[in-house]
Amino acid sequence: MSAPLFEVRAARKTYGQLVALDDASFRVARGQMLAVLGPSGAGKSTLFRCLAGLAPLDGGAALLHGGDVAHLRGRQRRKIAVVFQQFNLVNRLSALDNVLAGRLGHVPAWRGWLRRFGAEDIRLALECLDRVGLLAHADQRADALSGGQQQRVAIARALAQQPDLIIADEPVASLDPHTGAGVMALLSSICHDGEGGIAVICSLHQPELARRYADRVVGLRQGRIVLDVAAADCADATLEQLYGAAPLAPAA
Ligand SMILES: Nc1ncnc2c1ncn2[C@@H]1O[C@H](COP(=O)(O)OP(=O)(O)OP(=O)(O)O)[C@@H](O)[C@H]1O
Repeated sequence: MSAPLFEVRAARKTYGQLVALDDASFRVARGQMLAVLGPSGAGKSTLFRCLAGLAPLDGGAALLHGGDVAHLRGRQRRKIAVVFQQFNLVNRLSALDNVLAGRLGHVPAWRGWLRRFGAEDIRLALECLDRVGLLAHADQRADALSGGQQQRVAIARALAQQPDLIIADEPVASLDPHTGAGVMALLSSICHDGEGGIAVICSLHQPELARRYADRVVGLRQGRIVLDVAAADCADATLEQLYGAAPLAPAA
């Protein structure tokens, strides 16, 4: 059997005595959107920081195409793109320049430092802006865009990396419900519209968005995966258990 696009295998992360991630395992297939749900303190951000390479796991591994992401360097590392809750754009730069930042690592370092991107990189960045519906705003400063537009620029920057996997940590937490649903629809279409089989892993505090846009739902509670189901099978009662006091058996 071929390796899944992405796999988290027995991931463990501790902060002193606190076990924030405990034997967490799940898989994500090409073209699949996986939502990670769980109450505050369940370990979602910890998981995403580790998957994004911002913190090391203390045990287990995250594997991209079967290779440990902890060992990825350069271009291979850029096969995982990250979208943050707070967008993380450079305010004084234009939307286009922010998207071009996704090409850093694809061009020689000196070109990146001087912000001298080639015509091909600029064409790709414009295509990515077009993909998120913001081509007309290419020259606009990031801080002159609305929150929803800024998150779309951040997604365009992620696409400019030409990733296999996009990790989005609470990408709609700073947006109003309507704008947030638009961003989720965009992430879902990137996953599902046959654009080279990108997978998306996205943490959310809104189960209804997970059920509407994701293919699978993984539930974390106290650092353990207690739910791993098709989004269509994620019943209200199951979600109540995930967020409530009743115990859930660890997912098989
Ligand atoms: N840097 C840290 N040092 C010590 N403990 C931490 C650190 N970061 C997180 N924790 C603890 O790890 C546990 C998991 O936190 P985490 O932020 O991953 O949860 P979360 O599911 O993302 O919560 P939220 O939904 O509120 O953002 C919590 O008990 C938290 O207090």
